Amino acid sequence: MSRYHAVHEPEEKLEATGDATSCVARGRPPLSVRFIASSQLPTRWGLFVAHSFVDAVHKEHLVLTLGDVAGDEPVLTRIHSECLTGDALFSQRCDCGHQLRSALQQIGSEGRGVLIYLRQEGRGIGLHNKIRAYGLQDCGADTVDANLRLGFSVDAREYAVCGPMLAHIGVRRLRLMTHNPAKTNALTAMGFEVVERVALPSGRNAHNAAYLDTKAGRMGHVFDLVGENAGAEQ
Ligand SMILES: Nc1nc2c(ncn2[C@@H]2O[C@H](COP(=O)(O)OP(=O)(O)OP(=O)(O)O)[C@@H](O)[C@H]2O)c(=O)[nH]1
Ligand SMILES: [Zn+2]
Repeated sequence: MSRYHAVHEPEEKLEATGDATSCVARGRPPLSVRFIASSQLPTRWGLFVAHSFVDAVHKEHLVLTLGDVAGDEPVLTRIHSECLTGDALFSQRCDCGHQLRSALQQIGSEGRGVLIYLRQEGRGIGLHNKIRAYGLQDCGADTVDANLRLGFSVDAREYAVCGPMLAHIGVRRLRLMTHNPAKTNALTAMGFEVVERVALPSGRNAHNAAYLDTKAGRMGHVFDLVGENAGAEQ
């Protein structure tokens, strides 16, 4: 059972409850995420509702919902980290753009679901550093060593902001579209119930195959469900 309580007043500061004490105990201020506004967002896969939030470090995140997602019925959910090159510029270096479209398409075909768009470009190191990392990969490094050579961790993301945002829309049980166990583990640790991991085709192609293999081989990503590497792009 999630420790977060849903609130729906606009501009309402969504405080993490329950683990706030443990946050303070760990020397970290309680996480706060502020709901700002919502609107309709028509897409080719359905008429979503966009809910905007800002976190304690002023990052603006967006949650898209389709249908009535509140309640105990598990919700098809995608936690998607921002990737400008993949999501908006059709890069074939990664699987993000293909995954974003596939996730929205799957939610649209079910008529109910959530996409959380987290402003975590470059696995949390930002766009400039991701391009620097790509430059190192152009010279033979893999995506793990490139981050390390730049002085970053392999993956600088954390998912705590998802807690208050999911609570805001009344989601407690999820069917999560991911290959990344870190996402499932983070949601479970926050008290959410991930009842199922759902395959998300990654659009494997000649340009991202090594990247996908490194994620599987060195980052613990799990590509074991039928269809996860399907949808290969030519
Ligand atoms: N630093 C860095 N970030 C990358 C690289 N390629 C993609 N990214 C970023 O990685 C994030 C997406 O992470 P992925 O590993 O593709 O997928 P995931 O979200 O961890 O896992 P899934 O839920 O299975 O998609 C986005 O923020 C991308 O900008 C890279 O080579 N280096
Ligand atoms: Zn990407």
